[in-house]
Order: sequence, then structure tokens, then C-alpha cells
Amino acid sequence: MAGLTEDTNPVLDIDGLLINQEHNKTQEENNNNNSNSQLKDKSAVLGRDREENSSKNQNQAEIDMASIHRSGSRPQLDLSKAAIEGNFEEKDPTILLPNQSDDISHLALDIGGSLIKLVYFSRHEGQSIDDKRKKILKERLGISNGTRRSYPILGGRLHFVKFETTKINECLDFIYSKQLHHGGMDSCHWNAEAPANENAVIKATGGGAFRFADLFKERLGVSLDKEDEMNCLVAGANFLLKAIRHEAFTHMEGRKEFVQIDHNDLFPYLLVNIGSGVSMIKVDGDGKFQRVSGTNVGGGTYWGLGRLLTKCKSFDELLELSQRGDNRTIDMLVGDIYGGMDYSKIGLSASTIASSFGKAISDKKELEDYSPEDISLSLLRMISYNIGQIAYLNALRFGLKRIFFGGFFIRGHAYTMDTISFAVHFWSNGDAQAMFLRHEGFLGALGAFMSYEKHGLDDLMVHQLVERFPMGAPYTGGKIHGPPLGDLNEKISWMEKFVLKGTEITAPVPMAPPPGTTGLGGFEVPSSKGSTLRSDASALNVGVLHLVPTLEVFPLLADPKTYEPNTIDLADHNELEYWFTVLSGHLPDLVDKAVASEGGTDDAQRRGDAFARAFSAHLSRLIEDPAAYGKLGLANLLELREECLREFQFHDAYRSIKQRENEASLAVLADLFAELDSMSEETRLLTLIEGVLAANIFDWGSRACVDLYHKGTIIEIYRMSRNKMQRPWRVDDFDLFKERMLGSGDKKPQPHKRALLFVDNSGADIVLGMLPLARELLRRGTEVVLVANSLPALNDVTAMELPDIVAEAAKHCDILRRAAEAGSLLVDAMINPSDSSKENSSSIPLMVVENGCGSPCIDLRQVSSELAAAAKDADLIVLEGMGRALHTNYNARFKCDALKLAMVKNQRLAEKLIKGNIYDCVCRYEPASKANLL
Ligand SMILES: CC(C)(COP(=O)(O)O)[C@@H](O)C(=O)NCCC(=O)O
Ligand SMILES: [Mn+2]
Repeated sequence: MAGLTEDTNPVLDIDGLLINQEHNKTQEENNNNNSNSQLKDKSAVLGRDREENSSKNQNQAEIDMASIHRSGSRPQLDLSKAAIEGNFEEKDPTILLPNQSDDISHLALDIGGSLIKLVYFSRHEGQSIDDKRKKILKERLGISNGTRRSYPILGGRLHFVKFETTKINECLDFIYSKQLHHGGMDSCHWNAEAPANENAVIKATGGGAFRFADLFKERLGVSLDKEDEMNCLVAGANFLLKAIRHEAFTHMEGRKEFVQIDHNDLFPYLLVNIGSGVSMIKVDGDGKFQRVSGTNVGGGTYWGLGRLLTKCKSFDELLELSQRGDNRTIDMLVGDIYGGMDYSKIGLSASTIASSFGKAISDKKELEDYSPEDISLSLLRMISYNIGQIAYLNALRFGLKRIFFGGFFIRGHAYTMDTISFAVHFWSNGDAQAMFLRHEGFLGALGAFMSYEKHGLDDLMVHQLVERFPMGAPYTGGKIHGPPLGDLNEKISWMEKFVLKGTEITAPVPMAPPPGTTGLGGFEVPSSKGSTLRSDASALNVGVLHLVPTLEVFPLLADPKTYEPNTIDLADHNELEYWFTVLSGHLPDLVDKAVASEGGTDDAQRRGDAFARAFSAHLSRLIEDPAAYGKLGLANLLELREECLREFQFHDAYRSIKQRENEASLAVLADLFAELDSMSEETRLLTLIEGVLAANIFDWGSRACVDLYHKGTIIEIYRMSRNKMQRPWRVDDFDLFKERMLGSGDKKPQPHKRALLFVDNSGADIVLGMLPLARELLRRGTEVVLVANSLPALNDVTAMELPDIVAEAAKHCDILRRAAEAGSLLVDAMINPSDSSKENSSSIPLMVVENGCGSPCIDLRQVSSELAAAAKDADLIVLEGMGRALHTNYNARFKCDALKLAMVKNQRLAEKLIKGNIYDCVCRYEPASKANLL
């Protein structure tokens, strides 16, 4: 058979289906080899009753089977009873694998001398509700029904875990208890009795892949398929740099600064891997690299010499010592040679190291006379500077703009990174910068994972990945994993057990002082040396990577490349401290609401307490190192809180509050409509915008507003808020908006074709604010798309809840009723999707779409495919509320007209953003700029 080689695995027989287990077979080869009967028994694939189908269709099936065929070195697909779904004439038919669990799980390992790194994939627990409304909507928006084959990869999660190599048994237990060695298992319902697959193979790299191969076979019954380490490092680095937005960062004087890498302009770069020795690899593309240099003076040298000279017991201990050292006692400095003076003529300061360990020649001292701390520091600087210098010279040699450092030697150690950065800066005269990677410890394991065929990861784009930090992140983040936590109960117990440890961590740790200058080219002591920064890898927390193939970049962003969702820069230390204090202050109240939403049971209380602990721990970790989870904005913090609630199974803490407010507001809606209908067009438009701003006061995420709610009923507060509406608002573009809507003089402008209304809170906000505005737009012939959260966040209305609210509102208004009926929002009046799409596909007056998120803010780089599809024809967007229009997107520019409406319900934000006061309002209107329309 063409292309078969010696190491080709034996042919596998699954339920009568013979598949060649050839490695590395390309799609093209597979296609060409169809005639070579890769699928010896087609009937098993096509179903016996379909044998009479044309050979053309059989060939198609073969191609498809070949494309989903996976090599023997990965978990096997269960192809039994496989059948083609739907039309045989289709170019790309779906093949159903009824016996294949969705939870295809893959594991790859990097077994190093000191650490074992695991990367494993698990399937998402399906939670998408595909109701009738959604089905109709998808059909009308022309979104395919999301068969798995429309996406290159299944949705799922990538987990990153590490163990000490000396504790390999813990690692094996972990793999066993999660059944990661059985491919194709269902992570929730694995069957411990299931016999291990005889041929199961796990990809592994690192020296331990050889050393521990027998142990893996013996304990887990799996073989380790060894992958080349250098290949893996490069594949891992390429994936991370292309797929993760804030993967790379610089580290100067104790400060991490994330660097956004344009993935179209990534290559070539220099990858410097500092293990025991050092490899310098020029990377030109995927799988294209060359080891161009290296040095034998590396991590092993530091540890080896350090051990001999200081009697240290571990690498970490040696690093720890360096933090308290003073290398001037042992290094010969320029000042030592020049009588304390700089050698300024050639740009060397007195503090520059002229000769590492050089003082030891002239001193009449013995080894014991030097402190281990000073020795360790001198050694660390000697080696780091040397590596930095060689790296820079190699970058220069090949004209490479970027140098990324990784490897066991760095392991998130702030001082090491500073030292290397300093060296690169020094030797390049500031032209080059050293960069580091957040997942640096996992490059090899990730690369090994990538070496499985057709995992689909290569096709993933930045916007399809969401990194989440689960409850344990502040404790275990970059550290070694213990046994896996099973159910929620175990998680809570774990949280309770860690209360003591938690107090250690939750006590706010002072931030590193503002950076000082290191002086003229001198090798001064970088400022990250000190007690505020840890010596271990916990400085680099790595979350779980959620792969969500359905996410898209919002197509109306004027410039997605420069778009930054967050308005407030939390890199400003005062801001950071303020928002952390605010969020900590909210916790007791939030826990009360959450517990009440679950019936106030003992179990709910226990979960509530665990949630508070977990979230406090996140906050403390981030106060200690704001860059610990990547680039941090206020939106991330607010989302983290919601995710943390969900983790403890609080799915909608404000459920009853939302219901109460909806009912109260719906009760007065008819009166409001009547009032509006009696007004002139101009007064009505102003009243509508006032209404949106006034009703935005119902915000259970704002301390001030919650205090206010004790002072009156919902309607009383709403009236009070309306009565206080006085123009000009603090930001007031109403006249401009009015002109676009109503024109000036006799000129009647064209109404907008489609408006996307990003709605905010439940109750008055949606019912008395945004729905009346939607009604006005509908009246003017504009299609309206109500965009709401996919998951609950505070008292925000969700896309699931909206149709019912619209249906209730429609009882009071013909415009809404007709639009809602035609938009299939009224369940009773729902039109058969096929009829409706035929008849009325060109215009859908009113739709509800989910935005893809579960946070009070919105990052428009990652929205639902539904929203992206609805946005294609939109020429107006209205962003409402503090979260969506101020905390995020205040500075966002769009290809279409944009109206940003919010009441500022926080004094500090009001001062900072609009130089105003709490309860001031923002009505910002930005027409699509001509340039954007091109
Ligand atoms: C969480 C929020 C963004 C929600 O505001 P919304 O988008 O609902 O207008 C806002 O309530 C907020 O920023 N709260 C924290 C600040 C405070 O308590 O003052
Ligand atoms: Mn809100």
C-alpha cells in the first residue's frame, strides 16, 4: 500500500470496519488512496440499506471517513454504526457516529527533570438551549444549525496541570482518576470498569517520556509516544502566540507589560529555551525552525554551581537566597576599578559588573566568608546576563525583532526575568526587548498535544478562546496540583480547608514600589528583587482555556485590531485599589442575595460562604499581582465574579428581584405608552431617551443605588429619577441624534434599516426604558434587534427572559405585538419557521439575540455568532448601561451610527470619566464616520 512505512501501526478492526492506522497521512494522500480500500467494508460506514448508492457517494464517504480518521497514537473514534446523515448528494455530508461519546479527551505530557506538565482536553458540558425561537432565528439569520462539522474543533476546554517529577505517582493517580488515558471517555460518566484500550497511546515529550515509559505501561496500560522536544516547544509557542491575546509580556523593573502580537506578523522570532543548557531557536513558521545557537551555561550551571557553593538543597531555595543577596560583595564592578567613578566615556556606570566573581581574586577571603545569598545573586546575574547577551547577539545576527524566553530556568521568577530583560536592553542599547510567555512552563506539553493529528487547534482564532480562572487558581495557579477535586461538595470542603491558608493569601500584600531608574547602563539590582514578589511559578497563573468555536468578532467594530473594551486602566494602582475595595464591599450583600435565590438552605449558605472565600482569594491574588491572570480590566473582574458564582452553582442570584421589578414596571407600561403617544415626535424622542437614562438607575451592582432602593417603591424611584432628568446631560449629543432621526427643517432623513439595542437591566430599565425606544424605532420602520446576555449577570435581563417580557409588553401595544409576532417572539403566535423564512426573510421587524456573554460588560471581540449575523445589516447600535457603554466600549468606534446611553451610578467613575457627579447621564452619539464606511 502506498506510503506504508515500517512503523505503521497494525490495521485496526472496529466493528467490521478496517482502517489503516498510518501516521502522518495527509488529506491528499488519503484522497488518492481511496482506491486502495482504506475502508475495506464501506457498508459499515454507509449502513447496509444504503449499499445501493452510487460509487460517487461511497467515495465521498471514504474521503470523509479519512478526514476524521485519527492516527493510532490518539484516542480512537468509535465508528461502529456510523452512517451518513441527510442528503447523500451533499458535498460535505455529516457522518453520524452514534456510539462515539462527545467527550473525546486527549492528554499530552512533558516529563521534565523536575516537573511533569500535563495538557488535557475535555468537552464542554452542553448547556446551549436550542429552543424554537432560536431555531427560527438561526434560520432567518442564515446561520447553519451548527453541526459539529461546521467548526474545525469541538468546543471544549484545555486544562494545564503540573506535578513534581518526584511525585510521579500522584500524577499517575490524577490521570487514572480522571481517566485521561482512555480516549473517548465521557469525563462526567467514565466507567471505571471499562477495560483499558490495549493500544492506548499518549503523546509525551521530555526526558521522562523515555525514563517513565515502563511505569506508564505498567500502571495505566498506555504507551508513551515520544515527540521531539524542540518540535514541541516550537509548536507550543506558535500556538500560544497566535491564539492567546495576552500571552507575551515584557518584564522590566518588576512590572509586567503585556504585548499584543499581530499573529500575521509573528515570524521570524528567536525562541530561547533555558533548561539545564540553553537552546536558541530561530522560528520561521509552523514546523519551520532551526536551532541556531545555544550555550552550555544555563539553568543546570546555576543550580550545579550554586549547590556546590552554597550547599542549597533545591533550585527554589537557591533562587530564594538570591533575593536577599548583594552581589557587590563578590562581583568586581567598574567602580571598583575606577575608584568609585563611572567610566562614562564608554557608557559604563560605576555599578556595572566588570567581572562576575572578580572580587574574589583580590579579597583574602575563603568561600565561607561570602554569604550564600550574595553568591547566589552573583551567579544568577552572571548566567542571566550571559544568556541575555548571547540571545541578543543571535537576534542581531539573523535580524530578528523579537526574542521570547522560556524554559525551566525562568519559571515565572520575577528577578530572573528582570535580569534577562536588563541584559537584552543593555546590550541592544534599548533596541530589543526580552519577552516571556504566560504558559511558558507548558510549551512542551502543549506542543506534544498539538502533535496529535486533526485536533483542530491550529484553526482556532484568538476570539474563539476564553481563559477562565477557576476557584483554585489563586492557590494552585502555577503550582503543583494535588488530587483532582470531584464534585461541588469536594470543592467546597477544599475551600473550607483552605480558610487558614486563605487568610495568609487574602491579607493584601503591598504592591511593588513604583519603578525607579537603574541608572546609566549599569547592572544595578533590578527592583523586583524583594519580598513582594514570589520566587516560585505562582507569579504566572494559568487558567483553563475554553475553546468556543462559535464566538466571533463583532463585525461592526471600526478597527478590531486597536479595539480595547476596558475604559478604565487598572494598571493605575489607585484605580485598582479602589475597584478592589468596591468589589470586596459588595460581597456580603451579594452572598445574601445568592443564598436567598437558592432558597436560603444550609447547603446554599455553605456554597455562598465558599463563593465569598473563593472570590476574595481571586481579589487578593490580583491585588498582589494584577497581571497574574493576564491583562486585567474592570470588565474581567466583574465577569470573574459572575463565573465564580456559577462555579458554586448560583445560576441567577437576582432571579426574584428581576421578576418583581418586571411585574411592577409592566403594570404601568400602558400608561407610559399612552403618555408617549400624546406627544409630538420631537418631544417623544427626548422623553424616550430621558426614559432610558432614568430607568438605568435600577442597578443592583451599584452600592449607591442599592442604598437608594430602601427609600421608595420601584415606581416612586423611577418617577424621582425621571423628574431629575435635566438637559444638558453631562455628555449630551441628543441634538445630533435627533437630527439624524428626525432631520432638520423639511429634510426627512431615511430611517435606520436595522438597530441593535444592547439592553441592560431587568425591570424598569428594559420595560420602561429600552422597550419604548424599540417601539419608536419600529414605528419608524427600523428593524430592531434586542441584544441581551446569554447568561445572567447581576440584574441584567437575559435573552431567554426577553421574549416573555416582550410578549407581556405587546399586550399593551399593537406596534410591539405585530413586530413580535412577525419576529416569532410570541410563542403562541409562532409561525412555522419554514413558512416564515420563505415569506418574510427580507425583513424581521423584531428579534431577540443573545450576545454570547454572562457579564455586566461586553467585550465585542468575542460575541455570539447569532449577534454577529444580526449585525451584518445593522446601521445603528445603541449600547445601554454603565457596564456596556461606560466601563466597556465608551471609547469604541463603530462602522455604523452608535448611541451610548447610561446613568453613572458611581461617584468616582463620574468624576474620572465625565468630570461630573453620581447620577449624571451620558448620551453620546457618534455617527458612522465616512472613512469607516469605505
Ligand atoms: C456592575 C455595574 C457595571 C452595572 O451597571 P449597569 O451596566 O447595569 O448600568 C455597575 O453597577 C458598577 O459599576 N458597580 C460597581 C460600582 C459601585 O458599586 O458603585
Ligand atoms: Mn446591568
